[in-house]
Amino acid sequence: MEKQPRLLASQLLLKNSLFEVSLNRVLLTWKEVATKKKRVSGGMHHPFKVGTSHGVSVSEILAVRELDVDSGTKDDGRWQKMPQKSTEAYPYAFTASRPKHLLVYINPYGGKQQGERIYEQKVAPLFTLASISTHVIVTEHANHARDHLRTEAELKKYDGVVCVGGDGMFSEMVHGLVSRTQRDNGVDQNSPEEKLVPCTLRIGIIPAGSTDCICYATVGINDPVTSALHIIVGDAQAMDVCSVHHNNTFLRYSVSLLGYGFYGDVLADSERKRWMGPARYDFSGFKTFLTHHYYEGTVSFLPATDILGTPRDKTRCRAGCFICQHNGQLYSEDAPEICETDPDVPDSEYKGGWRVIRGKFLAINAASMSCACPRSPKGLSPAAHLADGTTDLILVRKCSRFNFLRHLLRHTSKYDQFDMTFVEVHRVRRFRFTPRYCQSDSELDLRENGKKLFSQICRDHPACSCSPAYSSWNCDGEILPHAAIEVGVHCQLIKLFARGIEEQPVFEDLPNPCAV
Ligand SMILES: Nc1ncnc2c1ncn2[C@@H]1O[C@H](COP(=O)(O)OP(=O)(O)OP(=O)(O)O)[C@@H](O)[C@H]1O
Ligand SMILES: CCCCCCCCCCCCC/C=C/[C@@H](O)[C@H](CO)NC(=O)CCCCC
Ligand SMILES: [Ca+2]
Repeated sequence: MEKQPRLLASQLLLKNSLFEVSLNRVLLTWKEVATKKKRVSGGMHHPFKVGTSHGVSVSEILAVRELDVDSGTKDDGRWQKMPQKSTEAYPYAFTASRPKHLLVYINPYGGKQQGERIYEQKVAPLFTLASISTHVIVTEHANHARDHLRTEAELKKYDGVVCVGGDGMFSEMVHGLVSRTQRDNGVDQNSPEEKLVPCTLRIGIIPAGSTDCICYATVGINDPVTSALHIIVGDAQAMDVCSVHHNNTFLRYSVSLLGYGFYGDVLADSERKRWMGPARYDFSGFKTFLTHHYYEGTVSFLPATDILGTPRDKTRCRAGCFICQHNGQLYSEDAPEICETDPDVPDSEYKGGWRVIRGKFLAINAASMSCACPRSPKGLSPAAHLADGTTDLILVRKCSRFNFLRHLLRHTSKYDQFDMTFVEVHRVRRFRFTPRYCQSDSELDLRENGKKLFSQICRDHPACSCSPAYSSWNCDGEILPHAAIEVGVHCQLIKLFARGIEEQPVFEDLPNPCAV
């Protein structure tokens, strides 16, 4: 027999209204039972109707304050300050998963350069209210947070790390924590086949960047207060991480977008226009769209065949996602990664479970999550999952400007961006890209010096308006130095203080239990 939850019940007088209050391990509920003097005029409604029950889940209560009934303070209906000694005892008595000590990194230059203000005004007061102690570091240069996490930070002292900034700052957290965890466990990051050790500390994101795609796709909104609340109540959302290698050398990790062609070119151009703030992406996006460059190369990938879900599903990855739970389970049981071979596609072939596609591409995008962001609320791959151990590989072949515009615009509407003849999408566990023309070291040096390289195609056809031989990879907003890369997905390698996107249930067709 299941035990009944124990119940505490009492009556509370607040602002001349009497409430019956009850508390069990799961729920705090209150119901107004009598009103001495009911307000009727004055525009504002009384918040509670007599007889209506209200409730809040215990796991979502931020803090509890005890009023000193004997101190003689007049109860004017407002919350009152509680003696210091008691605040230390209560707030995290609710659940064990709440953080008590956090290490916070603020990028003062991310997005609209509001990171410090957002933290001080909106987040720090909530952390104080919840009795969370913080050690705050305002970064002084790029990679400051990454290097501090990787080498110096006394991680044992903390229950989580928090970044105030955009996707770039989040990426610093991931690199710092993942590298530190591998080093501590003797894992060699340079080996593409190596199974990486998951990080134990959770990462919180207070959005203050330009795209904030990680925050948007894990919480559903880029709002600092909402994110702070997810941190305080100790939510946990697992997330996949892709490792990117070149010739058995580790380059970077990616959690959102790995994009070659269009998104690589947008990023390369926009980096030179950081002074424009978030608008740089619109400017560079438009410019890159007009240049309409395509790139030749070979994409090989290992399709994820042993999983639930496809990139064309209508269902979405939401809080408590069944597919992430199912596929995460499969992954931990080391399911075989052999694909069925039934290719009937021109210029493609199968080799040992790998599929190989050669072509001219306007864009090659790998989305490990939806990449939903304010620019595209459904994202680059709307049905991608946060923690299923796969990435959605989207190949956009050479097509007319008009068709490419149609494809791009569909990211902002209800129409399916994959339902176009020149677009294909595959859910994969690993992939490789090799540009058609090999990159020499001198070409790599030139690229790093920011010079535009045009390929043999141009040398062969001097009169045409040819595409350069190489684009750059946009790796979560950072440019990679190599065009030839190998990518593997590491299922649920990190955890965030988030719970996935919560969707409001739609009650349209159901009788409303509150309606009289
Ligand atoms: N103190 C600093 N000075 C200069 N650069 C910094 C500093 N701290 C962090 N950075 C770097 O700034 C870059 C951008 O930061 P961030 O991600 O916060 O904002 P963003 O680029 O505007 O937003 P998004 O990544 O969402 O587009 C990151 O790559 C980060 O490494
Ligand atoms: C002409 C109409 C065009 C409409 C196109 C809308 C399509 C928008 C899709 C947006 C996908 C963003 C993916 C996120 C990538 C982040 O890891 C990265 C770092 O913050 N941001 C960018 O690279 C910034 C990328 C900005 C791209 C515009
Ligand atoms: Ca995924």
